[in-house]
Amino acid sequence: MLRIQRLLPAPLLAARGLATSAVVGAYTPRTSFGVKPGFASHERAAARDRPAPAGDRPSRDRPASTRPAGDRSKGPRRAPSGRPSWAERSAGATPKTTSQRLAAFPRGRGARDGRGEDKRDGGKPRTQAQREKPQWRADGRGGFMPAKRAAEAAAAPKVKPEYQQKANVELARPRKFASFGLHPGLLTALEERFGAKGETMPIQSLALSRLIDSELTRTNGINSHAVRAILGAETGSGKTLAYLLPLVHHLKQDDRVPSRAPGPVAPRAIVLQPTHELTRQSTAVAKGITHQAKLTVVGASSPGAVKDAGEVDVLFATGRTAAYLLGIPREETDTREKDESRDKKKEDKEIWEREEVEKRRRRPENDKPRIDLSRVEWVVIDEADVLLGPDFLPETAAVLAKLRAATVGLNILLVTATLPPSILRAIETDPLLSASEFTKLLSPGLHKLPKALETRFVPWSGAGNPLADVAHEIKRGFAEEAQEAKVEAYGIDNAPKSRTMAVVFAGSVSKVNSTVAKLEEKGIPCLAWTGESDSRVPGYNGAALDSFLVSHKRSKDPASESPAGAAKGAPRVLVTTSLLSRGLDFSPAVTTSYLIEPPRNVLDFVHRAGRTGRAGRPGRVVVFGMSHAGQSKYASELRDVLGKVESRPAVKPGGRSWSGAREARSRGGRGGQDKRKKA
Ligand SMILES: Nc1ncnc2c1ncn2[C@@H]1O[C@H](COP(=O)(O)OP(=O)(O)OP(=O)(O)O)[C@@H](O)[C@H]1O
Repeated sequence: MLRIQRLLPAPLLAARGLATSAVVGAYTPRTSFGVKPGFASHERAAARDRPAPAGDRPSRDRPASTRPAGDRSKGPRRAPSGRPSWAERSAGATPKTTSQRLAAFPRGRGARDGRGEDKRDGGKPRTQAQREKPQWRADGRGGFMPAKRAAEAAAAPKVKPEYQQKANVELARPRKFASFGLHPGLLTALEERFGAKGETMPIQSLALSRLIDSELTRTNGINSHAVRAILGAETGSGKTLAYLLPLVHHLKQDDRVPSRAPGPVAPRAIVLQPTHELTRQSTAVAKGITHQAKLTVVGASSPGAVKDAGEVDVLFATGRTAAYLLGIPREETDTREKDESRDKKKEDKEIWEREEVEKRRRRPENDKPRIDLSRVEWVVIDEADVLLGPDFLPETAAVLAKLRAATVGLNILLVTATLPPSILRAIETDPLLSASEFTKLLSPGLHKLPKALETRFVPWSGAGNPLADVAHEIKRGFAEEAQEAKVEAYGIDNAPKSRTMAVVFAGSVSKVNSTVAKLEEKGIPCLAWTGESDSRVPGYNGAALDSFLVSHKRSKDPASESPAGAAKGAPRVLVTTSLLSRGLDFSPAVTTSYLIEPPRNVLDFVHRAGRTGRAGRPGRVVVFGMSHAGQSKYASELRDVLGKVESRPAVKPGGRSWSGAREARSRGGRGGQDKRKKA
């Protein structure tokens, strides 16, 4: 074991959840010379009679000899001093009482079964001290839990960690919202939003059937042991309501009228998200469904919204904002600055936080907005693949540590479009997340692009500035869509002309700026949106960005969600970075995502591509300069997430249109790409 400990660096041991105590406890501890750290029998007898040195004298509730009189069973005795043994000390989680030590390191040959259980007498207390004190069992994670709770946990029906595909499909069947026993206020709001015929989307069926009134919520008990679940489904599949509906339903079950007294914002549920833009949009969705249920929802996308907000039901905040409100110094959470490019640094700067820092310099410390975690019952980590990924983990972990210190029995939901190893690692290693097992509620489409999304890989033409290719491609895309709209509206007088929109994703702020310059030079008005944009101000998006997003404002007619298209003269193209790729619900009028630089990894690819083709609507993603069959470092993962793929000929002004290429294929031709190869 010593050798294992030496070979594996401590962080790795921790990362693997390989708690040293659990491993050490499974073996009879030996010194490095292979000698058991016990006493020879004559030494034992002498040691029993000898008074322990003053510093080592056992305390009143820690008897010197833990073996009852007359017990002649074999096996190493404990040191009479009552001090923790070498194995206990090296285990980190040092048992404090004799009974804890006995539970972790039972005596006698055959006593250990690898989990610290004493098999000889079924783990029954054998001494008076043991009988009077709570019994402890190793919890398998390097710590201890009361034996009674361990027995209850063992007896409780086990929740299947992951559904079989077949069961999943059945549970994920779309159903009426009313069939899940949701709070009546929620049902009214859902009917207003989706109409009387509205039905759940698959991940919502899965979440509602498992999180409203089920084995999971009953046996684990909302208020006894926490509900822990991962909701995983592809982008645009309705995950926002999948977590919000169970959350609001449970908050209403135990309805508490919040005090109106001003004070630090004190939420019952916190939803952590990666960006302010997403926070604003999700706050609007939550307000839209809770106006009947009468819950207080606030979004911390501006300091004014949370200042002296007092008791609220749901708080939406970015991880960084939550860290700021909790008074965690920026330096503790910001590891990015060291590793990443200047552009990335700039992109990630949160404007209102900077302004806050400025303001704080000018006003007393206790005047800044603060957060009170004592009422928190639920935590949702939305976009968990991003927030628990390397870029955001420091601030997320810092917030989770504060939550762990301030609350007991938290219900935790992780919501994600992909399930990368970083999430599983965080679940194993984070002290709060690793405290109990997560039930995985995963849709079969997890880690795949939405089915309705068409993917096209377009090589550069190689002629001149590549951004000219992008401009050409965008114009051609718009022209084609206008043509299709015309055909659809054929015969209808004054049919509205479709003014579809597009979003272009670049890898850096400077690339965004150069792209906008080139597109505008080519006659395509654009909106640039990065962390550095002047238009990105605290508290609101502004009309220009809002025109690209689904509006969740309640006053709006649901019909307004139909793809109205861009207003005349308004920009039809949004050029941005990953900032707007995470979770934002883009308007159905945004039909195409252009990826003009290879995303850093497959996770970024999925998030950027997933801004179109949402909620089952058709959409397109056009990827420049890379191929699904290529040698990129994540090519094989990419092939996994892609559905149908169409390769395109190099972009040539005046070349054949996409539909032309499609027609050629349907006539039996093989498309421009292959013809090029033949040539
Ligand atoms: N039951 C439903 N019926 C019809 N539309 C729905 C339903 N539930 C959600 N939607 C719509 O689906 C769209 C996508 O939902 P949402 O933004 O929650 O997706 P998501 O899975 O969170 O996406 P992402 O992974 O990008 O964050 C929204 O416009 C939402 O209004």
